Amino acid sequence: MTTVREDEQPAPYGTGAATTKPARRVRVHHLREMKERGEAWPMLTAYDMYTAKIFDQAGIPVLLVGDSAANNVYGYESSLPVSTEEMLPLVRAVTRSASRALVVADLPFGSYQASPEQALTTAVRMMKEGRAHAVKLEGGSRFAPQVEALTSAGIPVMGHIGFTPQSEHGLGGYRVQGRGASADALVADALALEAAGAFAVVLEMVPAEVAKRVTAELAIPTVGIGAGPDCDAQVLVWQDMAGLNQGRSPRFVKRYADVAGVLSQAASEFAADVRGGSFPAEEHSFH
Ligand SMILES: Nc1nc(=O)c2c([nH]1)NC[C@@H]1CN(c3ccc(C(=O)N[C@@H](CCC(=O)O)C(=O)O)cc3)CN21
Ligand SMILES: CC(C)C(=O)C(=O)O
Ligand SMILES: [Mg+2]
Repeated sequence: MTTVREDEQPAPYGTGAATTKPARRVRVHHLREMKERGEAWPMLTAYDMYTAKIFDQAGIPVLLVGDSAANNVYGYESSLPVSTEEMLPLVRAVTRSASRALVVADLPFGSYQASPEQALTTAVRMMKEGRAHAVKLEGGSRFAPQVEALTSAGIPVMGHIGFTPQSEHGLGGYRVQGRGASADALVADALALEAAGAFAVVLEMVPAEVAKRVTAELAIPTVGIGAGPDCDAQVLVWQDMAGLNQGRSPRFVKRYADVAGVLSQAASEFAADVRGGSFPAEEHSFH
């Protein structure tokens, strides 16, 4: 039996041609180095094998198994209901499938807020059972003890501030955060996460000017979603980016494809072929 070692697989970046150059795993220090060089980087969510492979090979350096799986995989109305048990198989599928990307697992609502101990228990499961390379949690300076507990245990942590969907009800809906006088608090939260050891911080629905200020004040990368062009990185939910989600999109979404249209067309043609008797044809049959 021939086994292909991870470091012998073709590099997903560049020409796509097979190469002897090892495809090295993206590490958190690479992300900070990209910030230092002023190179913006993309991040996408992924929840399964095909998307993980496709995005990995397209050169997306960081894949997020978001708790947005709640509404984009499981069909819940928000991200609040999803559990660690529901997240783990998705995390495992993505880490099994991405040979280059750094895979970040979102900690679901209720799985880390109670204490640093609870956060560590959940994060360890994401690393051991999900084989994640890092975890992400929502919240600012109040969650610095959680971030410290995880980083002390050797688990890289991505922060997430601004509009934090798990606090939708506390924040009073889907609203831009950090406008006016609350900008200083947002900057303080970002600095507290960096001081606690976070390797990056997501800024969601934050005025572009405030995100620019946070990005300038932090040594670690900022990852924007509805946070303007001056963040070090940008993230989108893949079903929004690829047009699988046909619902009303938030303002920060740009659609790069019409996957819903492609799939709908394919399913309609298949149905018509079956109904009309033109599928399966001779070439699809065994004798
Ligand atoms: N498909 C999908 N995309 C996401 O970006 C996403 C999820 N799901 N699920 C988890 C959270 C929820 N997020 C959301 C969801 C909705 C809005 C939204 O409706 N925004 C409006 C209102 C903004 C305002 O009132 O100021 C917008 O137009 O941007 C924003 C973020 C981001 N995350
Ligand atoms: C939108 C991103 C940042 C996220 O947290 C998620 O997909 O769950
Ligand atoms: Mg999330």
